[in-house]
Amino acid sequence: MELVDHLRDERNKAQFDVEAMKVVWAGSPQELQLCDRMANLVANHPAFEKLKRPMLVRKELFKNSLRKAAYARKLVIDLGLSEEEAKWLRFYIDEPTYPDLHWGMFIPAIEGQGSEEQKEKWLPLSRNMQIIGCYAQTEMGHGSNVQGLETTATFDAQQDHFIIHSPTLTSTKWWPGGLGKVSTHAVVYARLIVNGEFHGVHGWYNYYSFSFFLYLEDHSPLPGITVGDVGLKFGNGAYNTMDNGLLRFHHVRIPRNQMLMRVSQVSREGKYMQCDDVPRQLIYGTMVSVRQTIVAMVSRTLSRAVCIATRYSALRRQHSSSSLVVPCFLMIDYQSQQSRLFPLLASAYAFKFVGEWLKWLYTDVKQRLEANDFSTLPEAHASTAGLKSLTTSATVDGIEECMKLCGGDGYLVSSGLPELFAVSVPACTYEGDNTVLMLQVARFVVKTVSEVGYKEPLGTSSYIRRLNTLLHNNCLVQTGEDWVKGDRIVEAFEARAARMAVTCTQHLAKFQDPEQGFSELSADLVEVAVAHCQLIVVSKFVEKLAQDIPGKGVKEALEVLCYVYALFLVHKHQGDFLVTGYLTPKQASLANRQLRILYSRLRPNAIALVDAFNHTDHYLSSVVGRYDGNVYPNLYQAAFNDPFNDSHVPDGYHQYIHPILNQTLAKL
Ligand SMILES: CCCCCCCCCC/C=C\CCCCCC(=O)SCCNC(=O)CCNC(=O)[C@H](O)C(C)(C)COP(=O)(O)OP(=O)(O)OC[C@H]1O[C@@H](n2cnc3c(N)ncnc32)[C@H](O)[C@@H]1OP(=O)(O)O
Ligand SMILES: Cc1cc2nc3c(=O)[nH]c(=O)nc-3n(C[C@H](O)[C@H](O)[C@H](O)COP(=O)(O)OP(=O)(O)OC[C@H]3O[C@@H](n4cnc5c(N)ncnc54)[C@H](O)[C@@H]3O)c2cc1C
Repeated sequence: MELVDHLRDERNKAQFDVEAMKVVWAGSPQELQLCDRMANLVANHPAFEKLKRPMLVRKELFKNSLRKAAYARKLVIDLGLSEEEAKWLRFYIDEPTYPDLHWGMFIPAIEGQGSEEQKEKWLPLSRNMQIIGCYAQTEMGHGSNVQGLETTATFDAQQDHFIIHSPTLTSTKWWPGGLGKVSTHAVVYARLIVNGEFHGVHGWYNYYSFSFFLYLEDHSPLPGITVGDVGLKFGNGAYNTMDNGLLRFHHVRIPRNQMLMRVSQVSREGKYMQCDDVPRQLIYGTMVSVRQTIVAMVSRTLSRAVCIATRYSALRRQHSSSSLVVPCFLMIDYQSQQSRLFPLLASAYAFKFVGEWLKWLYTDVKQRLEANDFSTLPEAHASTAGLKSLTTSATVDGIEECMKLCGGDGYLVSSGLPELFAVSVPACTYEGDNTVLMLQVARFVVKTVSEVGYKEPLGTSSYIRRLNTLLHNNCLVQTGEDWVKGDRIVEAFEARAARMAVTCTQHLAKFQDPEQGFSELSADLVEVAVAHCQLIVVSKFVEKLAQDIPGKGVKEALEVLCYVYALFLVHKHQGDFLVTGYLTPKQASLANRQLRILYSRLRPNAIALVDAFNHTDHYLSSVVGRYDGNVYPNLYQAAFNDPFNDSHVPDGYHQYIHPILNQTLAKL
């Protein structure tokens, strides 16, 4: 049967080379080839079917996810896949499961915080999955406030042991992924007590389950340990494939050498030693690593939602305002639809490029940390925390908007969007609540501003070096066209960020107690941090455009996306730009007018730009976002694929509907 491409006319409108754009999106020809291979491996393997997922009850759902993870592991071994290939394989399976935490947090925690000897011992076991680990930091009473963790690790010098204990209900470890049912091991964060003295929070390598001995059939916890799942989470399917767990210790003994000893150590004699030159913040290093990974991945999540909404918008017709009878307008041709959709399309590209840059920054920091150079850690912390916060919040809001952009059909599970939303929304909370993370960025920015004159701002804050110019020179834009110049746009974002930071720093200086000031001004400080992070994203997009980008029309299409992203933010936050005095109302309205012109330039490329994400139909799992655009027959069929339509007479019909129809309610 001949396949009909319902989006062919749209594809023919493209003004750039889609294959070349696919390479830009993937990062390199090699990355494109790798992702394509892994995506198709998953798409063509029946083990990874996922359409029935939302219909399964938790126990079936969980068993199903264990089966998929086991198949994935088998494929990795049978095909001899590299760690990078295995990572993409897991990504395209598209189901949160214990390996995410094992590979994403447990192993990095040992790598970053273990001594050489500890790494030699535990890493081979972990990488071969002879043990499965998780990252147990959060407690029932303490998530953001890591210093408040209550679990204790008391050194017993006589026996050369640590005693791990949960002294209160609120000290129960609460939320760690993979902890509830699967893991055999955990990196546990607890307060160190040596000779009755507290030494703050540290990490311990700990086993809490008999299943460490793989031959045991019984997966019961070790004596003194209570473990379980925290319970059903938001959205059927979605994150319920993960066993987020709870864990309590009752005076559990572990050998002294299971304390992760890179940052500090306790000797056989019970002497506590902070390792020379290694900052205490390194125990937070795993969070920096995962926040970077989240930013590297988030653009794919947003691109998926945008791809679905763009394809459906380019197919579905609505009535024009002049004729209520003849459906003529494609949804995508409504200005109002464009003004909601195109900034999200531009954001997906913007987040991709900033993610690439952050990966580079993190790789550099990691190498430095290995060589005991900790100078760039504060910058890495602020950038990973801020960008994780900015991009996940925008992505989750974006998915919700895409759902609405598809009208009623977006709300159907078969659109793929509700599940995508449910699985993504905890990203605003896990790995650091987004507001709490923005406050960390604000601390960094305010500190940088306060130190001007005696400490040179570096990296992402180097614009603060030009504080005088940024505070006093106002915007030079006179025409709409003036707004589509990279350096002008970056300068506008620099001026807004610098002015907001200086104002807040001055307000803070009026408080005698800086912490009280920080608390009272926290809402303003979050806005300062947002302005700083948006500047990073915009400037990295502009820097990307300065590179050599091959392919017919590719650079031009990216330029339009870059300006859409930036001018959309200028419009959305015009209050900031106006209040700081950098823009006049006239310049702000020129930005908005230019934005509309950019939407019309983006319009013919819209479908090609989402095709360049190279998503398979399996990954999208969306009837309305199908590549061939053959939506309506499939939407109709999907309704009948729902087991609810197996029978015309649902359970309960005879019992509860017949009495109403027959007026025999009294018998109920
Ligand atoms: C939208 C879809 C997305 C899809 C993405 C796909 C993703 C794929 C990968 C997914 C993988 C896994 C799934 C997710 C798993 C989630 C796991 C978790 O959630 S683990 C738990 C995470 N918990 C947190 O993040 C807690 C948040 N809280 C904190 O980080 C800190 O406590 C704090 C930053 C709030 C600091 O608290 P505070 O008490 O004020 O400060 P401290 O005294 O502790 O420290 C001050 C000092 O340290 C510096 N600092 C803080 N954090 C760090 C850090 N991480 N690295 C380096 N430095 C740090 C801080 O700047 C201060 O420095 P000064 O110089 O003194 O100013
Ligand atoms: C799906 C999921 C997976 C997770 N996986 C893991 C895991 O593998 N391992 C692990 O250890 N943890 C994990 N967590 C826990 C996660 O890291 C915490 O939920 C997160 O750090 C936030 O902490 P909290 O839940 O205690 O929120 P809270 O800190 O109680 O925050 C609640 C509210 O208070 C506000 N708030 C808190 N502190 C401040 C402040 N100082 N200033 C201003 N506002 C503030 C926040 O903005 C938020 O609005 C996971 C959580 C989820 C949802």
